[in-house]
Amino acid sequence: MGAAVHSGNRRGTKIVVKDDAEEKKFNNNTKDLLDIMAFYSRVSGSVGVITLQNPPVNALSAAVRQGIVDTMHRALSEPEVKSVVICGQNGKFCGGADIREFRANMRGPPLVPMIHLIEAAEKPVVAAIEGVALGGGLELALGCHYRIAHSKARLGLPEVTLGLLPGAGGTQRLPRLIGVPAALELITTGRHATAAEALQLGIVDEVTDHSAVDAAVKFAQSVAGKSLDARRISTYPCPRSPDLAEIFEKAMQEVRRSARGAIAPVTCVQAVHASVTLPYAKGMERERELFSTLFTSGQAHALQYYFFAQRAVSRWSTPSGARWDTSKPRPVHKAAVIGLGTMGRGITVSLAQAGLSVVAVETQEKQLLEAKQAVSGMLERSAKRRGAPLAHDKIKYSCSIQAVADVDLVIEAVFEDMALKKTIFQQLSGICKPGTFLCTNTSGLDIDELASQTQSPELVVGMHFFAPAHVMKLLEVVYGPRSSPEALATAMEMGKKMGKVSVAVGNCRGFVGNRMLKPYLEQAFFLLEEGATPEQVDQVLEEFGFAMGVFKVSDLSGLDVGWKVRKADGLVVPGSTGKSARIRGGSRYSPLGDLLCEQGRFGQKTGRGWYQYDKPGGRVAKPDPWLHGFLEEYRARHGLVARRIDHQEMLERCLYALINEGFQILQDGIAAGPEDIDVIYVLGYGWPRHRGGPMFYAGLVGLDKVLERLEHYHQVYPNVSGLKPCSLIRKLAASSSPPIHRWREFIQKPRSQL
Ligand SMILES: CCCCCC/C=C/CC(=O)SCCNC(=O)CCNC(=O)[C@H](O)C(C)(C)COP(=O)(O)OP(=O)(O)OC[C@H]1O[C@@H](n2cnc3c(N)ncnc32)[C@H](O)[C@@H]1OP(=O)(O)O
Repeated sequence: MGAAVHSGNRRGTKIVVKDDAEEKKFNNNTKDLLDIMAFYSRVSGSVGVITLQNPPVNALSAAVRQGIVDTMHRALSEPEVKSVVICGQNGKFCGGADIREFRANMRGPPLVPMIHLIEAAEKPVVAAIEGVALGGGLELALGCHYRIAHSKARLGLPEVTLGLLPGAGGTQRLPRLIGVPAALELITTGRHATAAEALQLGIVDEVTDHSAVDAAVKFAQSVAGKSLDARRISTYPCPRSPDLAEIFEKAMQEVRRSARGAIAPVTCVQAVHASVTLPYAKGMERERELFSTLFTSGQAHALQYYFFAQRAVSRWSTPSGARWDTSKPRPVHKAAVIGLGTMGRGITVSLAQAGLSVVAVETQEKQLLEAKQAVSGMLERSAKRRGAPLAHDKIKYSCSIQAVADVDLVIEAVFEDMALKKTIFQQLSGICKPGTFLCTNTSGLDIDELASQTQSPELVVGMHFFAPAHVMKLLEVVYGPRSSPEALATAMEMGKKMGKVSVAVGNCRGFVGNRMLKPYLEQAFFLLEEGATPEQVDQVLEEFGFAMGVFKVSDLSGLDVGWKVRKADGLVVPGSTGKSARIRGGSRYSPLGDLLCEQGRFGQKTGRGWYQYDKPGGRVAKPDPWLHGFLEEYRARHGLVARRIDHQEMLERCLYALINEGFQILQDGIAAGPEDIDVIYVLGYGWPRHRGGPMFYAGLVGLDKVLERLEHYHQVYPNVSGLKPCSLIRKLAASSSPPIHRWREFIQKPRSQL
């Protein structure tokens, strides 16, 4: 590197021309570095290098944008500089606009003119893309005249996942560069492309396995002085082809089908359409217009909240003060799965794919063989889909529970039967080497009761997977009152290794997800009693954005699952008549689910449930006249008069009962914060992401409004405890409904022994 001159300014920019020795001295001066957002250096005398510096992902904050503008002017004004390279520190080009700034007053130079400044430059500007170039980061790179990427880099325009569109020229430049179909696909899905794909599509000019910055500097030297006329993407003609109308129509149909009410994907298609119908400058105006509509929408707010919520849940804490940053996970190399039904098989696949050695145990030879075949098939399909190596050899199958003696962690995944699980935990406690973590995949049974069967209750935690376990991203990690912080930290870390989003929750019936499901389901049943059909309730929930309505989900997961639990709880009273048939423990109870099970209607698997299917195992739900007749007869038998229930009431009763339970869970300290609940509902229960999660949604609707409706419904149905507003929502509403990030301040800390 060349000779050094340091100079700085007060706006978050450091402009430096330096040599290697000086660089070392300079880098040691961390205080000096703190306010540097774009670092300027000159390499080999003639290449100006601008390095974005905003850890962890070099997001384009106001200071970074200011830094880029300042350093670009500097590079353009220095006669010795013949070309420019833009890169990011720590091997990351740029993660896009700083999402945290979206909810604050936007300051600093706007992105669009900044990118225009780069594109209009008379000296070639080369983007050196390492790590990621996402969102505004890729838009910045598209403003450069050349792009060199490292082979491991990922590029994309994920704005749609934040409820936005690429608003810094992405919707106008990308189609001009790579054509409409490819641009539409990338922009409407927000997916990341690999460097190899980006090269194939024409997004980047070169891919290197070595330093992209070194390659870019070399490249910049080679193009110095060359004409840039053909390198400014905004000057490329509007993309044209005879089938464009059809392409847009198909794209619009596809996003409408899959978006489930999300507006950003639809708006993205409209913005790309402008690149075809309008000249660049007008297209940019249209992009800005559409961007502004999205930017202020509740959906964008919800999706951006969710982005941070999903990251916040890894910073777990428990009521007793155990925390993610003070609890160390123990390494796990070998794990075991007990019980190879649907859940056990999925868990085995997840563990093997995470690189662990797995002992998979099933009691009967026949079931073991069946499971082995199923797991092999799942591994093969998954390896093909992910382009990853097969993980067959990671798994050892055994009919003997003794085979788990030397593993570091066991996940029990047998039937939801407390007696059976207790026996297994007693056995495991005697068989496993000291220190083995004993985990259960129960979806709601008492972790503490299981822990009490073992000699080391501190090693017991719940790992509640969601079906299909090798696909679903959510893992509820359940700590009992005696689980050690180390056990919790290890299970959380294991989830991460398996590619899951792990959420730590306290021990209670149903934990967070299934506990909230109960009052929601209950309302759905009551609505049927009062005159609704399963189709009407499901339609309302699907219009809200759920992937499936509650009755379709019930048919899919099997009505018998809940029936068994209710039977174990003594709630099912076959043949009961009169008033008592619909009351349990003084509260309203609907036996509808039990009555269907008594008829052998278990849902999809039996071809009949709340809907009918063309055969057992059929997937397409059709309204069932038998069910409608059954409901009429049921209402008549119980003296219930069917009424027309409007959409609003159906939605409010189902959702607000669920939300109310969420507040109760916060109040009880079972979830540490609303983010935990929201992530569980989005990832595990099909809650529409663009509505942020149930707790965020409650805040968006207004806590006073939710409270008022709960009070109203509880007045109408005083014997439905799920509708009685819990004290936390009352407290929050009485405190002028603080924003969601302040709710924790209003939760009284419950005591825990953990
Ligand atoms: C009128 C015209 C106006 C024009 C406006 C132009 C608009 C442009 C829109 C955008 O650019 S929107 C942003 C687009 N970018 C993204 O969506 C990328 C988001 N980030 C990621 O996908 C990932 O973070 C990553 C970059 C792939 C890195 O993943 P990794 O797993 O390595 O780390 P994380 O845990 O996800 O993140 C680490 C840390 O960084 C925070 N963070 C990440 N990206 C951003 C960002 N763009 N802005 C602010 N903060 C970001 C993340 O939140 C983590 O911190 P936390 O404290 O743990 O939450």
